[in-house]
Amino acid sequence: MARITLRQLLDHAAENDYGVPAFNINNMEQALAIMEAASSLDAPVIIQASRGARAYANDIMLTRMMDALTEIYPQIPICVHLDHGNGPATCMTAIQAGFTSVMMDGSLKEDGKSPGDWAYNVGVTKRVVDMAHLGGVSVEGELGVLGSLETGMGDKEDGHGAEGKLSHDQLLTNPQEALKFVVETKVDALAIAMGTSHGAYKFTRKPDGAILAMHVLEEIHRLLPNTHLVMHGSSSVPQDLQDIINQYGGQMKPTWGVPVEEIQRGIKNGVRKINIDTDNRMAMTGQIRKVLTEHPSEFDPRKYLKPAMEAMTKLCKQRFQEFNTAGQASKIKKIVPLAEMAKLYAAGKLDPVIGRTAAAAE
Ligand SMILES: O=C(CO)COP(=O)(O)O
Ligand SMILES: O=C[C@H](O)COP(=O)(O)O
Ligand SMILES: [Zn+2]
Ligand SMILES: [Zn+2]
Repeated sequence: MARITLRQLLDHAAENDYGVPAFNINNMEQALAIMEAASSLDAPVIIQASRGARAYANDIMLTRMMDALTEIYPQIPICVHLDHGNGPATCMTAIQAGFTSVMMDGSLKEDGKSPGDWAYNVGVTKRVVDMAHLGGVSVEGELGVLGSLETGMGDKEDGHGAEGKLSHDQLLTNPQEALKFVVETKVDALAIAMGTSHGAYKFTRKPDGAILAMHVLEEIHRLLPNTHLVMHGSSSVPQDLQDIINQYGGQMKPTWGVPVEEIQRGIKNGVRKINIDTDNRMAMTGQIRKVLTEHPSEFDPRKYLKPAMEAMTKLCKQRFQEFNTAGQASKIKKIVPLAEMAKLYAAGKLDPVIGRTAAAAE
């Protein structure tokens, strides 16, 4: 099976009421761990690489790895997605490298720190959509700035994200603006801000509606029932993974992530792509710490990377099951090639459908 576009995959997910986790990779171990989980559960998958991942691993390494994965796991549709592209150039080089989908994150300016205003975000996103769709490639946009509703601080934990204090207006996507944004840009998927942030330190307590604004998501879905929504910062930061890390010499402070049941509620409300990186980082790190603590004389990387991969596979399998992605891969009978997707876009057949369809109104 070839690489699938985000658009085709999320259309299938919407038709069949499931969500697709988008797992980040930086290396072979993470890629293989994800695919082991996907193939054992017959789940299609989104594998995404950030700008940081591209700098770390090199585009050639990443794309050859993706080729290898489609060859090793021919039965699994794999969407290769750019996470948080910061400008048209970053998106275009990803497309050249073979990504079937890009995120143009115009919620922040090119520096990845300053919030972008409406005109900037719409302008830059539309520009990327116009170019990407000519080649049949999908585009995810973002409206609203990721950050904490508890502190008002932007999302800087992993080195990118807004700097300084943000207002509630910036931290919560405005539903009416979301509708306008989708109409004007024609994005295939929309990431929204609702109180999640990247990294392990999202919430200081189990989140309720005051700090994880699911009602905003539900309102956006009501206005845009046919738009695929994306939840960023959706690691659950499981307590058992925090415990393993701390038991073996780590120093993670107490914290809360996004509860899986809230993501499941999101999936019932149009969320089709769920971004997860931190949980997998924690799963791997816990095992690496454990092996090196229990066997301090060990220095063969395979001795700690293998259990690290197994822990990551276990986490990915859980999410495929929880999001109902399991069992869906074999239901996708034909991958639509990029050239055909390009024709569909050109004919206006994939334009946003606004308003309630008969099916959605039921
Ligand atoms: O949103 C993400 C990648 O874009 C990852 O979120 P987490 O840090 O919660 O895993
Ligand atoms: O923010 C998104 C992902 O967690 C990727 O993080 P990164 O930019 O450190 O690679
Ligand atoms: Zn991030
Ligand atoms: Zn993100």
